[in-house]
Amino acid sequence: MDIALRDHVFSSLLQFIDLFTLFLSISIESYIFLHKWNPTYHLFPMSCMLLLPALQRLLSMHRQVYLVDFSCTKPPSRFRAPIPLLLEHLSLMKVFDDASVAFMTKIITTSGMGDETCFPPSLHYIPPSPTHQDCIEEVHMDLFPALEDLLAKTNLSPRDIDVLVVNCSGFCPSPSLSSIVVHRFAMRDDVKTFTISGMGCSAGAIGIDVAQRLLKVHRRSYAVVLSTEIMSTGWYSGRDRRKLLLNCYFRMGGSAVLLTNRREAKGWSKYRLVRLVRTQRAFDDKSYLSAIREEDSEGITGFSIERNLLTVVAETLRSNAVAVGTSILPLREKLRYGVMRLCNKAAAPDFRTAIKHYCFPSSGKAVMKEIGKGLRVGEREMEPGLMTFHRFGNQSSASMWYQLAYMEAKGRVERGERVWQLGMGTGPKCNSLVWECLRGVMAKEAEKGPWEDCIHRYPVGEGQEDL
Ligand SMILES: CC(C)(COP(=O)(O)OP(=O)(O)OC[C@H]1O[C@@H](n2cnc3c(N)ncnc32)[C@H](O)[C@@H]1OP(=O)(O)O)[C@@H](O)C(=O)NCCC(=O)NCCSC(=O)CC(=O)O
Repeated sequence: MDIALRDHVFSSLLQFIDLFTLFLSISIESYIFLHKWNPTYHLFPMSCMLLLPALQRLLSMHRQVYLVDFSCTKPPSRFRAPIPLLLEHLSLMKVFDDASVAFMTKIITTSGMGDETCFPPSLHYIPPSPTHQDCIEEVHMDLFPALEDLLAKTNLSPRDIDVLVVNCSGFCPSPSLSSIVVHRFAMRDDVKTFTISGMGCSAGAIGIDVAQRLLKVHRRSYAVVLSTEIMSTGWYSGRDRRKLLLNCYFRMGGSAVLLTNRREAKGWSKYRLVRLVRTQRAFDDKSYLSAIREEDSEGITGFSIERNLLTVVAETLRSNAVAVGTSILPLREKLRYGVMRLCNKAAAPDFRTAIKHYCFPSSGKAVMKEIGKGLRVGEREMEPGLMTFHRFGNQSSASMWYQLAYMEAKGRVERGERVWQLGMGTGPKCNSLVWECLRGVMAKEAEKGPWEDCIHRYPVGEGQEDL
């Protein structure tokens, strides 16, 4: 049976057992009460109710996937691209006409990006002429520091890793990105490796899906998921405005996440995977063509973002949010939303009744605010996404981990609280991860990471002076 179907059947069964036990207990209680039986008989339904959660926990224990820890690369500050310098750089590059520079200037200055985002070395040259070797070096700079930090934090050796998944949408070298990592870290000869390419900014969640499926069939294993985007290969030097947008948003970054299915890891892991929902609309022509890599009229390759992207985002997000809401929201909120829908009053349920923290796609202020509005969340829920974009730009599939690191650095994520990481990207796809925090992050841990030297300056934004 397909794993997703098996999971669905399993959770439906648990829900059915829940309802059945509740119904049985109420019936027995009523019967005992109406027939005035001995009060000790009340113990039976009561113990059923008490034993149920323990039974459920026992049934699902061997299926849990834990997120032990994660790390994000902090690009070296020598690669910074402060906005005034960047704008000058764009005109000095001599590859863009004045109209293209003016367009990128407008997009960058209104995007909500700050002065500390980083470009890879190849793009600091005038004119940029990224070679294959430049891209390989960028992979090293984005992924190696994150994985080194993760292994150091978790006291694991590279030889402890059983599964390795690497996400990078735009750069697909041979030997593969996962081979590059195995080579650098001298991993075992039986490590199961996967490289995900062409799957866009939502591939961070796809990588987690691949890893968690493998963890369902390989007992007592450790899986590492690495995510990055290589800018050297994605840079566009033409005049097509639809392709210039990515030059404006994408910046250096990379993340490493350690997952395991070892039961004992529950004691020291940070999160437990509660739900993973993937949806896509590649079946629909309009959606499929809304974000696509292609050549322009002059034969220069770039990634086009069409004007209908926001509509497509809304449609893709809707199907994904419905699936997440169905499985996560409390019955009370589902009922309230159902009634509001009947009265044509609410566009979305209140996800805050089930999920406290949110990581949104780092697509610039305009798109992030639309997504926040669509999900009916407030400024505080959008803050990690907006601030990550301000400090680091769009790092594609890695962005969601910088956002989680932001919340941890702020000391916001407490034990028992849930985090929703939402990835959206080409395909088009919308993928959601819902995590439950197993332990609050210690102050010492929170001080480290990509935000260590700047968290005190955030949030910044409208009404406040930018950095
Ligand atoms: C382009 C936007 C800033 C437009 O925002 P707004 O609608 O608020 O602003 P606006 O309408 O005033 O538009 C500002 C200027 O941009 C122009 N404009 C808007 N959309 C455009 C498009 N798709 N192509 C070319 N130009 C465009 C407008 O005509 C206007 O120019 P003028 O002022 O001259 O009239 C926004 O939609 C945006 O940020 N989109 C990109 C989102 C993104 O990066 N997603 C990441 C996907 S990455 C991805 O998908 C990759 C992957 O997964 O692999």
